[in-house]
Amino acid sequence: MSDTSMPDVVDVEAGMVAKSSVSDAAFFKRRSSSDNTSSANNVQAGLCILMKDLSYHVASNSQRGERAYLLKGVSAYLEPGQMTALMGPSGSGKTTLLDLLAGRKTVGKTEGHLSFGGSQPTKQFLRRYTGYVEQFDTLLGDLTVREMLMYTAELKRPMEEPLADKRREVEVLLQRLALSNCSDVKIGDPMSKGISAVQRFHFVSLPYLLIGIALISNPRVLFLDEPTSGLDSYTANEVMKVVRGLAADGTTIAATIHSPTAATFALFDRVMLLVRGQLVYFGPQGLPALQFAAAEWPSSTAASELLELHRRATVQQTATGGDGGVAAAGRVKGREVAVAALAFNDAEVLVETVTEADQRGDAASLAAAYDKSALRKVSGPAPIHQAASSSSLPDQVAKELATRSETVTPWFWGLWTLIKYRTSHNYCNPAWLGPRIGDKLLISLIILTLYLGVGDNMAPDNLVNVQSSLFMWALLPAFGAASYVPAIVLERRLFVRERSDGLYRVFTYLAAKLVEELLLSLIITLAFSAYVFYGVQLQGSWVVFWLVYFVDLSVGIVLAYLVAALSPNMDVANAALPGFVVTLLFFAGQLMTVDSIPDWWQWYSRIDFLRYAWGALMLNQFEDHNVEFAGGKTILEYYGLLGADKWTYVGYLSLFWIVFATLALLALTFVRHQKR
Ligand SMILES: Nc1ncnc2c1ncn2[C@@H]1O[C@H](COP(=O)(O)OP(=O)(O)OP(=O)(O)O)[C@@H](O)[C@H]1O
Repeated sequence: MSDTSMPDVVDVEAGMVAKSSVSDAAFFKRRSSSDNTSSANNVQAGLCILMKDLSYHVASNSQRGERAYLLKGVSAYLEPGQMTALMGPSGSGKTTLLDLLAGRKTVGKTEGHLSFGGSQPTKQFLRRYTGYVEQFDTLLGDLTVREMLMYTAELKRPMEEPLADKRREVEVLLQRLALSNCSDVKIGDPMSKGISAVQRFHFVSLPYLLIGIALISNPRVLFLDEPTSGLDSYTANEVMKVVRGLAADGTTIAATIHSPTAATFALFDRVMLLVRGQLVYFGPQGLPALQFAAAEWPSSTAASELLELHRRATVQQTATGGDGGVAAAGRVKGREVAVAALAFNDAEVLVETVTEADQRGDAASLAAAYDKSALRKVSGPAPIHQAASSSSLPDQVAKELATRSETVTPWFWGLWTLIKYRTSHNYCNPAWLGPRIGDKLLISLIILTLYLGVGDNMAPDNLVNVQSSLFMWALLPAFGAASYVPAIVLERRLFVRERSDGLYRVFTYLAAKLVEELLLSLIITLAFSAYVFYGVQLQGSWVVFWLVYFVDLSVGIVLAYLVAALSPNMDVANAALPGFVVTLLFFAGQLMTVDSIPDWWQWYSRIDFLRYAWGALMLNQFEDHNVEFAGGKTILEYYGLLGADKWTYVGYLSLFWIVFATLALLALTFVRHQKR
């Protein structure tokens, strides 16, 4: 590596190294104040992004022990106010490069030099201050388009900014992105696309909303991964025109794009053409790209032919005073007319040419041709690097680049915002409430009607019934925990995207989920435990009966979160959770008394939270009615509970909550099921 001020290897896991590249000066462009397209948002000035010999490699999944280089020695730059297309055959490394630039890579090693505005950005900067539009629909289906933008604005814009200002920014974005007509349409999800407005939104306006979400914090840099994928050519062009407008405002923009129409391709300023992770062309789009292809790539007949058509069209245009290349091409005679119409898509010709070369195994020679070319000398990063060497960064930008804090807003604001937008909708959603209330309602009614009025009957033959009902009461929350698993597993993609965008910390997310669940659990456990306790005429204190139920349910919830965070998908979680709970049944002391459990299994009995939940309920019921049960032993003696204290058992139960919640937090933070 030429720049000795830079570390040779940047470990992506550890985040971008914050050490400033001393010799790299800032390159920073302010928008002109007279620019009348800038009235939309307070669009921030873009930053120049410089890549020098950038390589990225991961452990190969095809050859053990080998490293797979997904990017090799890429040198280029992205300028403020310009829109750069990342193109190349499928698998050429376009998304990898975009992910790398946006700090989204979670595995692998990066070598070489990458700077934003002349400084190495922290990973936190990339999350907080760059916008990233992914291909996937990672939205909250219960929110409307406007609410989704407000939700993101409240998490991504400074807490101190008045709500009215955030609202105004959202309204500006809605207008600018042509979302005003559907601003109150619920986003929905693939299952609810049947509703016509939602369906229309998904087909037409979804890409605009994804862009809007990335723009809500006025990022200096916008990355878009296949923003037009799945769109018809008209909509694709309209979307890219909006993006073009952002570039005109000074934002630095890079987008991966597969096969743009000629009109869409013409909106870009530059092209980075990748083949097998190597740069084979970096320069202006259009004629210069074709000229380069025709001159430097030996087998690029299509580029030569197209170039000839361009030449003839230009000649004819000049002769007839025509007003456009495409119109002129239409005037080319005979068979050439049809060829011209097809071939005038420069993007297609370029990508097809390199794809064919790649398939012939010529990728390396294309890269070598570019490396040796005159274009590489004038278009490579060196000139702009030098041009920028005397400027310095404004304080605000320097501060942003060096940021170490993961989020713009503090955790308590994140917690409040998640509750405000998500919990308020969930509490009104029968599909969300149903699985959380239904099973508990059903089982509590069964216990009530099955054991009605037998709780005060201390006859030996009734004691079995009563202790069994208490066992079922303790068991239900553990089995019912399955209904809390989807909240984590099905939301994983959204969680990963929002975390990558710097919306909140893992702790904030988990805390919001727990507040949401525990508040509802508090209400339903109070109601259900009251009619069961008094209906069955159980003994002891209702408060203890309720508290055990509530804490037991809370333990079930955090256990479900832990299992969900560890499981790669719903199938694994659905098998793992009930499987684990069944093992607990054997050691809770009811199916087999604790004294009878073999010594080598005693440890498992001690870490079985059901033992403490059921034990506390038994102590509450029988400590004042410790009657004879079997084999000359009292009921508490028989079940090994004599001398135990119900409050100590409730305390142990609470400890399980703390342990499972901590483990769930660690699993959500460190277990990555989506490697990038
Ligand atoms: N661990 C690995 N070992 C070997 N090859 C890998 C590994 N991980 C990813 N790859 C390959 O790296 C290439 C880069 O993928 P990337 O998604 O960046 O390409 P792309 O140009 O964006 O493709 P597309 O246009 O299909 O989205 C792919 O061919 C992928 O198969």
